[in-house]
Amino acid sequence: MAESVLILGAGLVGSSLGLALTRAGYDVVLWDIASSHALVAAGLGAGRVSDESTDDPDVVVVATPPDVIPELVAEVLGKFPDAVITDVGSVKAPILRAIDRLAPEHRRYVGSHPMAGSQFTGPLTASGDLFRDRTWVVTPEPENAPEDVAVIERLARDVGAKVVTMPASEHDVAVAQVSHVPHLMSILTASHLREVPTPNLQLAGQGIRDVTRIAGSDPALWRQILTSNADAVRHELLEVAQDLAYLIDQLDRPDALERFLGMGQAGALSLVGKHGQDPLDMLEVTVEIPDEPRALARLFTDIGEAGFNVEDFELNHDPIREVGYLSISVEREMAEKLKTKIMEGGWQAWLGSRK
Ligand SMILES: NC(=O)c1ccc[n+]([C@@H]2O[C@H](COP(=O)([O-])OP(=O)(O)OC[C@H]3O[C@@H](n4cnc5c(N)ncnc54)[C@H](O)[C@@H]3O)[C@@H](O)[C@H]2O)c1
Ligand SMILES: O=C(O)C(=O)C[C@]1(C(=O)O)C=C[C@@H](O)C=C1
Repeated sequence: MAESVLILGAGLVGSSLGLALTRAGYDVVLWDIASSHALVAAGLGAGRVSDESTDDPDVVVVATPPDVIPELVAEVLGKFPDAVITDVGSVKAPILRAIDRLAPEHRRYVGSHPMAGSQFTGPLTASGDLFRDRTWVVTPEPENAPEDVAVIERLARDVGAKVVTMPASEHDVAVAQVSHVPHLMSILTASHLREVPTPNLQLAGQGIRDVTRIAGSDPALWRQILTSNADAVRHELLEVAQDLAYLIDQLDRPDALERFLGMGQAGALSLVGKHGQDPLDMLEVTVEIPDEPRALARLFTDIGEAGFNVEDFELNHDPIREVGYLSISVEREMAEKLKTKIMEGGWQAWLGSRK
């Protein structure tokens, strides 16, 4: 018999999980306070709609907005005495504290959080590939049985995610840094656009769209996320406020400004590598691309024929020298070999980003 999973909340994350688990061979049952969401998700292939009376899940995943997660976890702990319970909420310690109050015996609850989503909500925006190659954080407590933790870790791996285990409080600090404050930076940029006259908005290119994508997210959901992680978010925001004040002062000091911009570039490069992969495991090989017809296609053919898998790449252009630079991210131990192979093909290449 396939392992059966009950998903409470068939929105973006719940329906995506339903699609991915169904594909992985799980028997998925869906329930949502908005019955149309469960119906739509089921119609997309994310599982079947729960009729409540016959539910007997091995695992329950609570995928609702954070404010209602504790009460639902407490309810299913009582209702399904043999099931392992998890949730996908974007904060972990406040949820755990609330569950502690509502259901003091909660050994079968193992918190978790997939670091994958989008600015959209609801089942129609779900994707069965949402969790592929993304990090899924599991936040076990000492009282959890190791076999229950293993059930949730396996579920995350079965949908293609890479599991990272850490205590709930450390998780909340980390997501303030890599998710919650970046979200607010996007909101700041986007809300500032209200001051921009409409004719000027017509000049908007890709840059502003890249920076503001996540500002389109549901304000009610993010209000819940941010208020429950307010201390950690405030701490990071105060540091950003100091940086902003410093930046304003440096605008007439070109050298200091360039150093500051370099710090931003270094920060962005610290994220290289696939989602969930340690950036230290990746290295860039940069290749100069002459301004010749089909040069780039020829380079990719050479790389492919040499048997290398390109994990990620970035193309930059030097308008003065009229050459391009292709920076290829590969696993650290492959980098030297790739560089040698590329150079054997007559290309100029070096380790690291652009000269
Ligand atoms: N959106 C993201 O990028 C993202 C990523 C990772 C984790 N999360 C977390 O996942 C959870 C769900 O977020 P989402 O983006 O899928 O939101 P969503 O709005 O798309 O889905 C939430 C679903 O929960 C349902 N719901 C609300 N109250 C309910 C209740 N009491 N009982 C049953 N169903 C109820 C809603 O009807 C909706 O279908 C949140 O806790 C969020 O913090 C979100
Ligand atoms: O990619 C996005 O749209 C997201 O914002 C997803 C994102 C993130 O910050 O990475 C947002 C909140 C979740 O808790 C987890 C993932």
